[in-house]
Amino acid sequence: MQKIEHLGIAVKSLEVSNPIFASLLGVAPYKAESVASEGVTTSFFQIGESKIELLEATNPDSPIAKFIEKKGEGIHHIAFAVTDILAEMKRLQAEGFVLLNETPKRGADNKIVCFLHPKSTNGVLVELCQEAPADNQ
Ligand SMILES: CC[C@H](C(=O)O)C(=O)SCCNC(=O)CCNC(=O)[C@H](O)C(C)(C)COP(=O)(O)OP(=O)(O)OC[C@H]1O[C@@H](n2cnc3c(N)ncnc32)[C@H](O)[C@@H]1OP(=O)(O)O
Ligand SMILES: [Co+2]
Repeated sequence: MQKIEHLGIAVKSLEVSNPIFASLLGVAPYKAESVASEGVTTSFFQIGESKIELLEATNPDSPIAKFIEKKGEGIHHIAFAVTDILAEMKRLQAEGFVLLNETPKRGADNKIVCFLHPKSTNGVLVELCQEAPADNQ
């Protein structure tokens, strides 16, 4: 793991939450991006080396919709930057962590990602992020 890449926060409405976080952080979001495969629209804030990712569900089956239904708005996941996601997935699987996807999948912000099941990480949803290879952008 290189560093914390972003903290994912589940929100009901980006329209409502973007101004709240812009005021809190003193910076405007630098990107809004939908990832249909995840049923989310994301909004990214850069603060120094770190990022905050706000996530709004785009359909009721979205993991974000289910999370908010169950737990309300709040911290949803922590994402770590990795240099070699395949090697990291292999290492973590060998260490007994539960991968939620067999192969890396498209994330937001030009990343390929893999998630670990919270049951294997003390209840924290973990996301691995690698910069997407040039031909995958
Ligand atoms: C990829 C775009 C973007 C990016 O950064 O690039 C994103 O970050 S997209 C983020 C949205 N996508 C995901 O979260 C994909 C991975 N998530 C999943 O596969 C599911 O949400 C899963 C497996 C974590 C939960 O699935 P589901 O909601 O169908 O099951 P349950 O509600 O029954 O939950 C099972 C169990 O896990 C606990 N849970 C659920 N979500 C979280 C969470 N975010 N953090 C911690 N724990 C979570 C839930 O409470 C259940 O526990 P239990 O003790 O059985 O109540
Ligand atoms: Co994320």
